[in-house]
Amino acid sequence: MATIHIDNLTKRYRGKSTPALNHISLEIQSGMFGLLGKNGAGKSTLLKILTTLEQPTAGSITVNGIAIRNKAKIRNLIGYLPQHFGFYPNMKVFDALTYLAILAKVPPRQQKHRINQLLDEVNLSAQSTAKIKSLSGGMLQRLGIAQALINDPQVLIVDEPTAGLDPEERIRLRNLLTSFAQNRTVILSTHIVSDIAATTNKLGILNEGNLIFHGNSQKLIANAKGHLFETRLLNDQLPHFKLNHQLTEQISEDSSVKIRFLSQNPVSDATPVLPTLEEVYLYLQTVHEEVIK
Ligand SMILES: Nc1ncnc2c1ncn2[C@@H]1O[C@H](COP(=O)(O)OP(=O)(O)OP(=O)(O)O)[C@@H](O)[C@H]1O
Repeated sequence: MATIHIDNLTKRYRGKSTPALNHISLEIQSGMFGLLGKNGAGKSTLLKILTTLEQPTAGSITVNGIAIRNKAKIRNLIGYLPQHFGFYPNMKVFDALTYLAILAKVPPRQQKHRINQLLDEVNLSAQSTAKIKSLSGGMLQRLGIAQALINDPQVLIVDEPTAGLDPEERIRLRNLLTSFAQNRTVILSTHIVSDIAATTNKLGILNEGNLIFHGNSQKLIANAKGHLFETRLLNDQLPHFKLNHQLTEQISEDSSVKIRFLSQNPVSDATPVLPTLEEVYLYLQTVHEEVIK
């Protein structure tokens, strides 16, 4: 089981005035860890540094005590499915994995067994001789996970794996990741809150390069308790209300509308309600963006 220590990590890209990562400190234990943040939050940058594809500007990361500057050792410990991953479209599934197994230095005598085992695990055995260009989006992502696991790494890192998938494939992929997290450390990076809610209780939230939350979902929900309200307005009251409040839900019912909204202070004629994970996520981002304005 792998433990990842991230200590005071900063990344500045050349020509950018704000850092992509700003003094991030985090410990990730075995099991599934969700890394949540909107586009541009710094998720991919953190994952690229972890997988040794980018260099940090300052700070350090260790995986099981090994510093990430030891690239070869770290790459043996980590399997990675990047956000944009391409296979040769005319290659067959089994042949593509064989090619990657050779690159990953899987011993020749173990390659066939390893690939068949992985295809079985990601439910692609029936596609073994299919050409990659014939696979669906969900199948391609499962193949991406198989390639990331080719040398049986202790850590699996997946960057936005459910983007563009239909609900059935999204759920299938999430369940697959959960099963791989039983005996590994899995980092799932996403901007989709339900991906995290359905797979793990341990998460970190990045916003504009800052880690604005780290802990479990109970602690996260406690953060926004007392800041989420529900009420009903007449349709013509809504535009004015929207000028001063951030709505998280809006359901039209004839001449009125039922709304849920965020507020720092209690609001008369509105009932406090328990926030969902998605609403807390919005709340934390709003608070953080107010602070740095
Ligand atoms: N190679 C690069 N050169 C310059 N700036 C970069 C580079 N890669 C990322 N950035 C910038 O760093 C910030 C963080 O980007 P990053 O891709 O890590 O975010 P993200 O949370 O993964 O978002 P997305 O899901 O959109 O990729 C953004 O402002 C982005 O424009």
